[in-house]
Amino acid sequence: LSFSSGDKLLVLSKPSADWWWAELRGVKGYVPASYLRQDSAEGEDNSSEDPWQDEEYFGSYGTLQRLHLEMLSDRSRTETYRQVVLSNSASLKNKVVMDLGCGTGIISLFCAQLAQPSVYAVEASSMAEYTRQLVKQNGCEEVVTVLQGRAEELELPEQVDVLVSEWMGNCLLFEFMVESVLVARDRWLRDGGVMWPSSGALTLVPCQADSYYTEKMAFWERPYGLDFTPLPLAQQEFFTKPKFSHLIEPNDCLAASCDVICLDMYTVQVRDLEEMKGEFHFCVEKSGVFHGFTAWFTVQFESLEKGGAAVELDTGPNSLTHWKQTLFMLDRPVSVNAGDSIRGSVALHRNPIWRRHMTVTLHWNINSGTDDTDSCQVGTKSFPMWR
Ligand SMILES: C[S@@+](CC[C@H](N)C(=O)[O-])C[C@H]1O[C@@H](n2cnc3c(N)ncnc32)[C@H](O)[C@@H]1O
Repeated sequence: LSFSSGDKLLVLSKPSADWWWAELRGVKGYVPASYLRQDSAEGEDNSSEDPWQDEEYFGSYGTLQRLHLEMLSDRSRTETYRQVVLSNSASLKNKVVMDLGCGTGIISLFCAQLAQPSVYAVEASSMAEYTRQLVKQNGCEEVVTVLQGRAEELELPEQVDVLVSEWMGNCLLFEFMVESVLVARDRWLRDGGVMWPSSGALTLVPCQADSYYTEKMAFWERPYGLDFTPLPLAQQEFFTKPKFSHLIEPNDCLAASCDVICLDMYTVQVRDLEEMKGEFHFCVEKSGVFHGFTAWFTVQFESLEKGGAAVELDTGPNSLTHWKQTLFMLDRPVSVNAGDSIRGSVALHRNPIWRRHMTVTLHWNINSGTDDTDSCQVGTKSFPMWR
């Protein structure tokens, strides 16, 4: 594994005293042990840290202040779930539903209000206490049973017909709540039961990000009449991690977007989440500056009725959800022309230690469609999200 002085490697195993197996930005390989020093900040103490960081994670969902307010204020997201319940209200009657990670209980309350199934609302954070009150306050306690605990560890008195959850994170998988959903599916969904969402896709597009690039880079060109252009350092600092909450303008897309990873919620297994790979081929539609790739996701909710229309939640450029989009900046912008092609691959490597984190690795080839020299530029970059 090649690495540079100052890199932080994750040592996965120590098969011999001299050579260790390690990972850097999603790439694994052997490293000479004598070249490494244990990071004191990440030292011994970390081995006792919870790889799921549940205290911090469920702590943040235990208050209304930020996350629940942000999620409930996201009307596109919340109305989509309402629409899923509403459009299936006739078939949902008398069904048994699990709302995994119910938070304030909003999806369970939609079920009670619109369809009257029997709902187990499962929530691991201390929000569950408040949710119980909300259920009571809305007169739904006959229909909704709130259970506090991690879904993986809870016992239910029966199998469920529908497993509904809002588990999606940035780039679909970040935070990996999906693992809890898959474990619950295998334990509690009856044969022939329905998953909501039923499928999902991660989508990519090559894009311009002029104002972000200028904001982070142009400043260094000539502040106070001095030359401050250590571009590699600036790029390293500003563009090593993806930018969350990016809002891409449809005009910044250089090509039609492409679904790179698809998830079937009935068949995907927890082990599949360790590494998910996809490929892309974009035909550049207009000349411009290729600054990076923007990613977002969509999920689909199939109908309970045969042949019924599915409902979709789209977090792409034409939507306005709290996820917005995620921007992956190249180290150096590349000029591209209409007719060029950008081919490549994307891989999502789940962090083997920190189970809610992953690294996104992009490889790309840019082939000029017009140039007689038939030039080809190749690039690769890995982005930790966040560890
Ligand atoms: C993205 S929020 C969605 C909350 C709510 N369903 C909504 O749509 O507003 C995810 C919720 O799932 C809970 N959660 C995550 N993993 C869980 C698990 N394994 N068991 C139970 N609850 C979980 C979190 O505490 C959080 O409240």
